[in-house]
Amino acid sequence: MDSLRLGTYTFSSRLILGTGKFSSTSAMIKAVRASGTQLVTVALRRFNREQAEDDLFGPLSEIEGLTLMPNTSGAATAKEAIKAAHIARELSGSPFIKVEIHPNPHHLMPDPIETWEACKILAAEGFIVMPYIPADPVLAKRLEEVGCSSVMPLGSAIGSGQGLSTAEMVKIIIRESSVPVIVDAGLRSPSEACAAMEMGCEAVLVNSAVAVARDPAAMALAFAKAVEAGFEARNAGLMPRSGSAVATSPLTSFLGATR
Ligand SMILES: CC(=O)[C@@H](O)[C@H](O)COP(=O)(O)O
Repeated sequence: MDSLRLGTYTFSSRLILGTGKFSSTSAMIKAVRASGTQLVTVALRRFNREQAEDDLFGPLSEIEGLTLMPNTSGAATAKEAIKAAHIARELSGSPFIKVEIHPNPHHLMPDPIETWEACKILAAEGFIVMPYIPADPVLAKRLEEVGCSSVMPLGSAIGSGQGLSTAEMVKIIIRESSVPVIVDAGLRSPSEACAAMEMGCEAVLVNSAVAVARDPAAMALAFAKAVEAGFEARNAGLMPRSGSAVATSPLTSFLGATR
């Protein structure tokens, strides 16, 4: 399987996991291990060496081959996101930053203007910038132009489990993009992750669907398999769609054989 390239890094897994909302740190760690993911996103406040029960950095750092991508969730402006990114790099040593700027806690939609502003500055500072964005092809292109390593359009609202409601816009982003397109947020089931990969996404980012599953580790593995299946199906070449039936065996030959 080809590798996912993000900045100077390559990953064989195309499933990125979020680490919030799990019932316990051990449930999260089991899910991360089961999924085989090599890249996880962690909220800045979970880098907390002083309070062991709140700290995810320590336990995640023990997993071999895992790269951490701190995120700026909680930031409502570019200024706050940039400050969070600087602290996160200091604490984690990771060059990755998931820029997540949502000023309204009721819908958590990303602010496109503040996101662009923050990404432009952070990319110039050498971060591997991964912005969480509305499914807007114009914004996606603008972010690519300022040096983002990927664009991460939402499938639907964070934590909503409404799936790929932005599919048609994501397809346009994929068609226009020269950087990896990663669907981030809103996925509920592995089949949706598979569909995103078949559509042309280079990876998917999932958190809630795994974290709130009855068995998070089993769900993480199911997502990993679905992502791989979708990627392999796309590479194998999906058949074209037809508006009408196309017989599998031509009926004329069948009638001919019975005479
Ligand atoms: C942790 C994280 O980054 C989430 O905010 C992300 O956007 C995933 O969304 P879901 O929880 O809907 O999968």
